[in-house]
Amino acid sequence: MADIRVGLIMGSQSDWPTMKEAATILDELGVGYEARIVSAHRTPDRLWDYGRRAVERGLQVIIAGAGGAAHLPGMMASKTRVPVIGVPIQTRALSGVDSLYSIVQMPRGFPVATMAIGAAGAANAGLMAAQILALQDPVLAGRLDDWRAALSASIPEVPQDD
Ligand SMILES: Nc1c(C(=O)O)ncn1[C@@H]1O[C@H](COP(=O)(O)O)[C@@H](O)[C@H]1O
Repeated sequence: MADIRVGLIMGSQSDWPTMKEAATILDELGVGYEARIVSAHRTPDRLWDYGRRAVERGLQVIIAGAGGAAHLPGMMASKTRVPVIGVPIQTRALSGVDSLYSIVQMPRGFPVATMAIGAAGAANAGLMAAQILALQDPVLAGRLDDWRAALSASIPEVPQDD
């Protein structure tokens, strides 16, 4: 099994259907990850411990998904210098704009690389994590080049009727 290089964390079990999109991309590209539920609000000690140990455990990127008052990505970024990619989960009350605004407006000094709301954002988070790791990993870089070429090739030049 591949070494765990990516921490895929989320505020709740209810975020998993969205965050699975990131997991699927990492699986496709052969990037080792662990998926964990960590909440700044509900499990603050777990968050603190995860952030404190992220570097020594060899994590190179953390993908953090949360919805609503989405403080998890920013709090994780405050606790570790491992780059944090934030995924705003789509919410029913405010369509995920609440999540986006909670994640994206970090104060100077503690950035979170914020993706789009929802499933596409989660998939892009997986790709972004892989692209960061590929800077130091030629095998992964080759897989990413192939993945991108296959996606481009699948886009028709002319619109199709159903
Ligand atoms: N935003 C956060 C945090 C956090 O930021 O620490 N912890 C849980 N949550 C979010 O609460 C939403 C509802 O959670 P439940 O479905 O468990 O009630 C989820 O989208 C989760 O990410």
